[in-house]
Amino acid sequence: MIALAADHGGFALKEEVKAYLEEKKIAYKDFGSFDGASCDYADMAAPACDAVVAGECEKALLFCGTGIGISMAANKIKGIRAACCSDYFSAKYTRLHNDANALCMGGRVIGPGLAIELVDVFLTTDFEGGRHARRIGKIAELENR
Ligand SMILES: O=C(CO)[C@H](O)[C@H](O)[C@H](O)COP(=O)(O)O
Repeated sequence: MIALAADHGGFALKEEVKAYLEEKKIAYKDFGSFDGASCDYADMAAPACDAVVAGECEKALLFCGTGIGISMAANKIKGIRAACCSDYFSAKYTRLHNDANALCMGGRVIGPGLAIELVDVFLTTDFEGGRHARRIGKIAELENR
């Protein structure tokens, strides 16, 4: 199950990605926004990320205007490693090296074609582990300071 969330700036891109997930028969849970009206990205990021931390959802796909605000909000949630990406290499390597569990994208930055490429590689790339496990362990330690 993939968690989806967006504010008004990311709403249209979320809908495009949702249609792609449906086409690919990938299960998702949409935490809003549901109408694209002006709202605050932290309100949508929190329940979507909570679902990931709780194990209800495997990963989250998060959207705002730039992808930045919602990534900042997501990274405040213990257990979330959110990456704001607008290129294929970063979306791939944030899975390989950072074991990112949330991909954030900007609806005012990238189009649906690129977003779907990023989603595809993000959802299908496994964490490499090894030295990277030690490093993300140190990120987790920072959460308890
Ligand atoms: O990009 C964002 C946060 O990083 C938001 O989605 C908003 O688009 C941005 O903050 C602009 O907000 P506005 O109310 O649409 O002017």
